[in-house]
Amino acid sequence: MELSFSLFHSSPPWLAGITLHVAHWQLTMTDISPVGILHDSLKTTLQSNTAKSVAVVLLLLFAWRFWKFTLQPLLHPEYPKEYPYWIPSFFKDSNLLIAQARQYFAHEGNEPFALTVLGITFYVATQAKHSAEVYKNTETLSFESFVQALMRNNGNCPRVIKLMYSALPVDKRGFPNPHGESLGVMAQRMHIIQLHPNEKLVGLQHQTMNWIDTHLTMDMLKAEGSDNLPPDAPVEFSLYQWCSNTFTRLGQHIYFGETLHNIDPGVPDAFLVFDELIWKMLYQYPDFLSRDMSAPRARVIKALQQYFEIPREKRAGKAAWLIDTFEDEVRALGIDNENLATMMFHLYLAINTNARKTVFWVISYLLHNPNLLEAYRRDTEVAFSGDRLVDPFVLQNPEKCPQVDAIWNETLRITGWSASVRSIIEDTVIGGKLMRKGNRVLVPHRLLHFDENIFGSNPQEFRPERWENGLKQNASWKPFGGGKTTCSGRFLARFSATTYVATLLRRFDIKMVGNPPFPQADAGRPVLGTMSIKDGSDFKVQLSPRANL
Ligand code: HEM
Repeated sequence: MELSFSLFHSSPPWLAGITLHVAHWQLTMTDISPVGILHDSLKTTLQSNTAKSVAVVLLLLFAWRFWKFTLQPLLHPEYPKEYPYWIPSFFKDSNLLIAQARQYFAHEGNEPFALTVLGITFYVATQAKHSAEVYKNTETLSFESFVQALMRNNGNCPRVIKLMYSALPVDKRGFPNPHGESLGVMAQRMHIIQLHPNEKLVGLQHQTMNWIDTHLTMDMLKAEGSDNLPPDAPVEFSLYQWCSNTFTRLGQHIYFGETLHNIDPGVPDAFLVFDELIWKMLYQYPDFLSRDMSAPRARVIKALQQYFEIPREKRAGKAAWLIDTFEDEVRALGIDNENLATMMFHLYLAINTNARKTVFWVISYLLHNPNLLEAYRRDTEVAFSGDRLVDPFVLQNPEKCPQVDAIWNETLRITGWSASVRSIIEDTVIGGKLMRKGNRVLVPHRLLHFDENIFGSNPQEFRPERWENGLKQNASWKPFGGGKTTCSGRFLARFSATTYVATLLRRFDIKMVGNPPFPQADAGRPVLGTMSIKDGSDFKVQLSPRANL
């Protein structure tokens, strides 16, 4: 028993499942033996031996469980209590598991607790004040090691990962490094320079606005959608697919210009196939079980590699400042194009994975609440002259456009899945509990966002009215994570989404085809931000131009 559990501890998650299947197969093998061949007494002996083995296994299991979940917590109250389990199983629905564990420990006053999932121990911080302790601690809790694991998983070689996280001289050339940080850490500062409100962000916002202006026209939509339509016929799209495709192309355009599209026009589609299977990457599935995820990922990385093989002056369109600056720094370290492309893949992922899904959810909520849709339209009128968006920045102002603000927040609250993860590099006390080095600590934002004491009654209901009372200042509101890894793209994400939805509603009448139910979110599948939809939940919408603008 001990042996098999310590095996799980050092194995990747998928192995635990396979080991269990093998164990199950061994236990049931006698059932499928050709009965006629066995002599009766031999059969009886085998059956009695099997019964004894099962009894011993059960006894050991009971003893182990009693020791681990009853005796050990009594002997060591300084550690977070662990949510009991019989057999480690696949993380079928991680949100549900965390919510069940929290319920189980409710009488303990919401102290941090521990969960062992597929051999990895996570400590879960469920109170806002404990999550603040996690975010503040940059000494013994590390985000970098989580990123390094992702880099390894996606194909960066160990030498390059080490190089990326080795301190660089303060007087090096290129991007300033006054604190002697590594390039991996400096990259966070680069994101902030590119994406926090300043002139570099305004540059991206203008590009975003122009792209939306030219792409959200009837002619362009007809070219993308169904062929051979008469000029005044409405166009139809599957909404999830359409938002995903549009936003990935937009993200690619503003960060990489047109070069990636020229290299391989199928990159956005390949990315989307990967992104819907990203849970296989997060669970570290081996290649033979995850080719459907790794093959499209390889296609995107290959196109990125070809991008970096082209001399900069020959690339079509303008890349974002961040792309060129990061490329220069990586080259200065002597890192090759293949490793550079793999690192850029993480950036491609960060730009595209959440914005596309959040826009889909905003539009879905509006379509299913026609009064809200009209309120959104009225709120955003102020930004338009005819069908032209003349002041996109007014849409970002909660005082001028309170409905836009409330609907954005409520959508993020309900459809956000993500959790902040930190690796524990030294034993650490959080919420008065000792967390052991080598494990991970998790802040599940979704749990915080469903706290009735903060967000009001029926937190599972979509009610933008709940945002009337200054909720945004609350420490439990973490749609973009927290601490030094807080999402730097949050301003651009909101800008792109509101510009897009406002322009769409201004220029088109949009309605659902038929009477589809509200799409189901796939809360069980882990993602890095906003939830995907369950298979078969996408629905069609019809667009026709609005008259009298
Ligand atoms: C609605 C859309 C988005 C949501 C919900 C979202 C959410 C998140 C979350 C939860 C994190 C992790 C924070 C943590 O671990 O504490 C994150 C990180 C990040 N996001 Fe976003 N994001 C969105 C859009 C974007 C966009 C459009 C970009 C880029 C243009 C972006 C760039 C990043 C980057 C670079 C990081 C890593 C931060 C760092 O380590 O420096 N995100 N995002």
